[in-house]
Amino acid sequence: MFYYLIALLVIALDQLTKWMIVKKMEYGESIEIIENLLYITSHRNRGAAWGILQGQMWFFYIITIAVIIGLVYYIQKMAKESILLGVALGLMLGGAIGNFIDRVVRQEVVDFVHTYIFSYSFPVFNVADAALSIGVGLLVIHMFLEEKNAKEKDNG
Ligand SMILES: CCC[C@@H]1OC(=O)[C@@H](C)C[C@H](C)CCCCC(=O)CCC[C@@H](CC)/C=C\C=C(/COC)CC[C@@H](O)[C@@H](O)C[C@H](O)CNC1=O
Repeated sequence: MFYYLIALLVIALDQLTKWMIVKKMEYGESIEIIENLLYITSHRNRGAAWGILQGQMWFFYIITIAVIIGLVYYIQKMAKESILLGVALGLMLGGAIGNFIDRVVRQEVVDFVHTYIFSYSFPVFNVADAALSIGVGLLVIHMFLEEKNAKEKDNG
């Protein structure tokens, strides 16, 4: 299905970028892209977002496998209904698998996108995180739209 193609593209882009960072950059090295805004910094994370639960790999395997099973189930079941939902699920599936590969192969996740938002150094992330976050965002938008349509139907 088309939505698995989105997941595959995310995984390919995620693994390609991570491979380049590992091959081309020293750990901790940083390249300025846009001063005080965007840097490429070679970073590793043994935890989840914001480095929580460092090293709890089995917990991450279990959670990620549950997330992947849930996403595949919903893609099979719901995605015919809505393209937005299918794209959101596909992005999240690709992101989850991308980080899962890192956790299994490297026991840590490679991160490199380093942004300063209002001079706050946002946690360094990667393509998989971006796909997951965008997917979560699209899912929320889809739910709001569903809610709105349902209300309009009720009002007749
Ligand atoms: C994005 C989910 C994190 C990703 O979850 C995954 O893999 C999933 C599939 C498996 C996890 C074990 C379970 C999810 C925990 C949920 C969570 O954590 C709350 C997330 C909130 C999120 C909104 C959705 C905000 C934003 C985060 C960040 C910025 O993202 C653009 C910071 C990323 C940096 O801390 C970076 O070092 C993280 C590192 O790459 C490992 N990544 C993960 O664990």
